[in-house]
Amino acid sequence: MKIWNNEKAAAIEAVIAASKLCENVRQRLNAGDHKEKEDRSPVTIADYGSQAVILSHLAKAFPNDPAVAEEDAAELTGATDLRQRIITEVQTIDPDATEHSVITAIDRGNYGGIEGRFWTLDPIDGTKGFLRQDQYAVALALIENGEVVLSVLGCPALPHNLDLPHGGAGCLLVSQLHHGTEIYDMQGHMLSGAVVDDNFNPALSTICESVESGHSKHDWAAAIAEKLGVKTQSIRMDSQCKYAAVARGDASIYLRLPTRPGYQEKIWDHAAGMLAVVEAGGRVTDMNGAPLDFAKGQTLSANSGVVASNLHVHDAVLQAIAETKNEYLPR
Ligand SMILES: Nc1ncnc2c1ncn2[C@@H]1O[C@H](COP(=O)(O)O)[C@@H](OP(=O)(O)O)[C@H]1O
Ligand SMILES: [Mg+2]
Ligand SMILES: [Mg+2]
Ligand SMILES: [Mg+2]
Repeated sequence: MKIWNNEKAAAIEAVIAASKLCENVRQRLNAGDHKEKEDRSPVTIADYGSQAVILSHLAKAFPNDPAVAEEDAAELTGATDLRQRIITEVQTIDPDATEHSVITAIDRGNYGGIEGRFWTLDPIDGTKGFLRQDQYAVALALIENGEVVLSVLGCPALPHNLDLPHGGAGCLLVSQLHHGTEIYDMQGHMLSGAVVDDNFNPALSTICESVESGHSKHDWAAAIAEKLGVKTQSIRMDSQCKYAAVARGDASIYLRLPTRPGYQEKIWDHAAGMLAVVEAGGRVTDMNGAPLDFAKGQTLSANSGVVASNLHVHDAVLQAIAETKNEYLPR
């Protein structure tokens, strides 16, 4: 069976370095550290800084590998102050960084992403959560011929135990296709394997969903919970940390239900999280039960919505979705 140990080592190092930058920025976040992109979504100096750190790291280790990453340096045209702050943050991680090296690294992320082997990166997933001082993730994955084969999902602010929100914080979920998911601390030491929970009773499931009602339909999730007989409140959490919660056995189900017709999920919002859950023994499909298709380019254009679970309760969730679809599917 193929292994990607060189890629794994480089990806872990890169995500740890970028997570440091993100935490540095988060701990003294101020108003000038973010702006609105053309699509009106927020982006911060840490999103750009994280992308620069990771893509320059990968460029050194694997110069021929293209990358599909969320951020685009073109959005920084004219934003002189923001650019300078990004460079300053990257220099705290890599003192040799220059304006040219930072912009070049960010722009390495603009591959269209269909053929062969490429990386996909969300330098900060859950930017809205990051700005609220809630959860966020640094999500990096390697795709070969449409298949996610390796991933490092950095969750720098995720408590080790969700019941103790102020306990030790930060972990990485590291996965390789057919080789499982491992949990590392933010210093790069392996802590344990990750396994989904062993709950077979849909009614006893903990469900997690997005904080943002514009990203996942909350009233539909509530209707599904009721069908399943779930009595407890769902956990609302930003970013791919929801996949981490399922992979670690903190939750049995992650629901992401479309809020508007035609929205196509981005590959960088799901590649790392999906592999983390599948390699921890879980299952990930779209809301109709189809596997997520990473061979379509930058978006999951063949899919709609996402369901991740511990495997055992998956079919019950798909059935509850099918039974509530007529009432809740946006059209
Ligand atoms: N209408 C929509 N439906 C689903 N996801 C959306 C969306 N608009 C934006 N998103 C994505 O939702 C991600 C955050 O997920 P969550 O809500 O689970 O924290 C965003 O990632 P970024 O924060 O990286 O931009 C963004 O790509
Ligand atoms: Mg994202
Ligand atoms: Mg992002
Ligand atoms: Mg974004």
